[in-house]
Amino acid sequence: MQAPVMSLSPDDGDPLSLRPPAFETIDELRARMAMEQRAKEISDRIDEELEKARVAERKGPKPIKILLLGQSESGKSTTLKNFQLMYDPKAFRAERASWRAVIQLNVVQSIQIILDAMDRAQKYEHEHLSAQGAKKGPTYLTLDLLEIKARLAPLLEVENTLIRRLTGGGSELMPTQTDQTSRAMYNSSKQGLKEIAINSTIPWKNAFNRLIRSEERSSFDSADGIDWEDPEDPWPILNQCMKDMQQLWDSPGVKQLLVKQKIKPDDLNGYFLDSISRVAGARYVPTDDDILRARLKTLGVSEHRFKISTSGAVRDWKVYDVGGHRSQCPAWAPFFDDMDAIIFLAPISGFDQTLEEDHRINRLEDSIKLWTMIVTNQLLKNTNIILFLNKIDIFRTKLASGIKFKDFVVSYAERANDVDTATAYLKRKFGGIMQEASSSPRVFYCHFTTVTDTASTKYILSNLKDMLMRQNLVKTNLMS
Ligand SMILES: Nc1nc2c(ncn2[C@@H]2O[C@H](COP(=O)(O)OP(=O)(O)OP(=O)(O)O)[C@@H](O)[C@H]2O)c(=O)[nH]1
Ligand SMILES: [Mg+2]
Repeated sequence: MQAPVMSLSPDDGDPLSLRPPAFETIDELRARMAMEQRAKEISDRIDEELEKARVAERKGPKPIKILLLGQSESGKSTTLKNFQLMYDPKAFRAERASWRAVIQLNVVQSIQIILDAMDRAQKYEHEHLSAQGAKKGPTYLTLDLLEIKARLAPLLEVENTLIRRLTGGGSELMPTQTDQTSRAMYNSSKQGLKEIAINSTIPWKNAFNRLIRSEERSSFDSADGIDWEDPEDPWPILNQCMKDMQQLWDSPGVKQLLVKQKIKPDDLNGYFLDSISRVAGARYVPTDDDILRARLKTLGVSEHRFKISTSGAVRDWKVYDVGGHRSQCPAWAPFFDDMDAIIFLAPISGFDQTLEEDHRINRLEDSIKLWTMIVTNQLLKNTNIILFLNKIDIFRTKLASGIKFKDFVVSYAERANDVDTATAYLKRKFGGIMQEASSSPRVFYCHFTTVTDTASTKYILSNLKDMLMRQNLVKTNLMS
């Protein structure tokens, strides 16, 4: 006679400690004991392998470690993506499906910023005009634009769906702004935008693996990891809204409105808005460049491992990416110890912007403060510090458009408002702070970078790799 089957419900306490069934035949007892024996053997084998790996790690040369530092949006994660593209392209490309969702969200949120600006203008004009009793229609907002705005209403739902999927699911995971320990957070300060951040201590794919369903599905494109028949993919709605989004972005009225409301091009992801027909087109697969442009705020610190070879020697590398939001800075210090190099990113294009987390603080001034903090830190006095004066492309465009550097940097005085003079000034400023902070001469490594440009960044990172490998070799030889 078969014994009654016991089923474990989730409420039965620890589901991992399987209690023997209350009624068990001899055969069942033998089968269970054999199964337990097999499970123990597997577990022992795993322990052995782990121990072997630990011993091998202790015996082998120490990995080369790099820490990426800088304020939020300085380009740390983008620099990390360059590392991944250079030294682990397979893994980088396997994440395309996840980045595709981030890009869709970047597009929808940029459009949402425009729609919110239109809302504000509508309200203002309504109140203003009705106060005067005027019957005139809105000035910036033509009837055409208002119709487009109404047709784009479904994007709000797309935004919510994408946020829910990217942050891992149900509403119980919907984080609060202040909950730094949660896996994600929203920042509602950026023009009302619910910017999401994924906690880097959660392996990156875990946040997105719901997007990758089953490799057996016929619709699954294994090269890109995109499930083309995923019913939750917002692609059909984006495609349906494509022309309206394009018209909105191209409209001179909207451009004037953005200027009037002081919404800067940096607040919108113009790169994707300029490519809307591609991004919202059929079977859109992000290019490497698209992935580098995708914006996802980092929370916490994440470690990324690479195997990198130079002249036949293969070494383990660890690159650490941190969140640059002010609330995240206390998490940096424990990583200062034992780093071979720090890449410090200062986004110089931020000279006319303020911090998202505190609108009283100028972004460039904040970068200079952080830089001072890093170069004066005693734990880092022997660490290579490499400065990336980043976003030089945006810096160039801003100066060319007539924005005056001296209006934001008083000490720049009457120097010429051109890129060469301004960048030379910045290099001297940052270099001077480092020399002043050092009791003995210290090499000042400084590059003007656009880390979204893979070709120039590859060149810089590969020189950095050679330098660190050489230094490491000398150190190892001296010690042996
Ligand atoms: N145009 C331009 N955009 C850049 C450059 N570097 C980074 N970006 C963009 O700036 C945005 C922010 O870059 P991230 O690398 O996410 O910044 P981060 O320092 O990791 O920011 P946190 O995670 O918030 O600390 C992304 O959309 C990037 O594509 C650059 O040199 N030029
Ligand atoms: Mg980041």
